Amino acid sequence: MPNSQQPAVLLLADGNVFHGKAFGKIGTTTGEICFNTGMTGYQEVFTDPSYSGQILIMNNVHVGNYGVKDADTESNGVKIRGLIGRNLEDKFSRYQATDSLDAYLKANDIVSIEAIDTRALVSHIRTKGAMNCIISSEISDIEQLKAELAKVPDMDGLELASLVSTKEEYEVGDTDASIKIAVLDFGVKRNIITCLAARGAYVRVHPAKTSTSRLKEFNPDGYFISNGPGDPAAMPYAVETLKEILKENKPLFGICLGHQLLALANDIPTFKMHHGHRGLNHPVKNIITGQCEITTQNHGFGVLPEAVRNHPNVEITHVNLNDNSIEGIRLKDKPAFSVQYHPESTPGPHDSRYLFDDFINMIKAN
Ligand SMILES: NC(=O)CC[C@H](N)C(=O)O
Repeated sequence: MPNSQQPAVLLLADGNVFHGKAFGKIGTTTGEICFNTGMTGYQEVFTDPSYSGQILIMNNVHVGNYGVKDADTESNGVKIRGLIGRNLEDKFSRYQATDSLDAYLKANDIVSIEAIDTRALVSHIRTKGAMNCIISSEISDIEQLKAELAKVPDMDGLELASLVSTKEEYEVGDTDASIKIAVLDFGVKRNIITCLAARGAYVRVHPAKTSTSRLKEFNPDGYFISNGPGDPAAMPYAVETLKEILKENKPLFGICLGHQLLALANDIPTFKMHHGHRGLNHPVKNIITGQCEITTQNHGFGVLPEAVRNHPNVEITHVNLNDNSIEGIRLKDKPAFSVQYHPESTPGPHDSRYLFDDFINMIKAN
């Protein structure tokens, strides 16, 4: 049963307080507040490692009504730090579902709050921007919550990728495959690996801080740079690795954090966005083909547009149709490209899956 009779409180860093009801684990949690505009796919979203350190508002008013099942995960557990909803449903209906959202959040130690006016809250975050917050179903004293919240570091400057990266190397796919791809794992979503292996690649996934020499030992035909949480500018170790492997002129593909790191490796700065893009309905224009894609997104940082536009060796391939932000780049002098959004799209539309084909074709052509 949910703890729905038990009160819970949400305090924002700007002092705003929202009262609701406890859901999931009873306790206290802190993180950066953000919102996702997707209407479905909540379990894939909650298990996406890129959300580490963040407390998520789901814009959809009903979350939990189709329960959870093991196969719908993007990693080994729930990665959001907390969940905020209007109606977080304990009762579920789906023949494949194995458990309720409440039981799942409890099993993953996720403190959550429901009965919140999420429309008012999201419109507040859209106006004021990203900020830290605290949810508690055990502390009701606002001054005490303020003191706890003051201890939470800003997402700006936070390195989180090495915390969610694999600790050990592992392989996926057919060992006899003609294509080998080395993945640098900064919190990779499971379906990205699946998309690569499904196209006939043998994939070795490496921990975030793997040395260039160890990566080269695998003798890959291409490199994949993964998504992941935290501030890309706080990852000089990864930027150095990228600069080194780019010298090999092998095909390289980056998604989200991987896109930001490819930009940084080419001296293009990243910046903290006002409130980021998260959802599965974000329109992006491929400016090479002129076509629009509806994309899955989850990012709070971006690459600096002026620096991309003024770069002699970097070309813009994709732009966001809502705010003109840079959604894709490619290098003019190397077979390397990246996108800010998530073409593996779990959850989301499959419009952008062609990028995995492009990567495999680039490897074959090389
Ligand atoms: N999905 C991702 O890889 C997120 C990248 C980065 N942590 C950001 O928030 O912008």
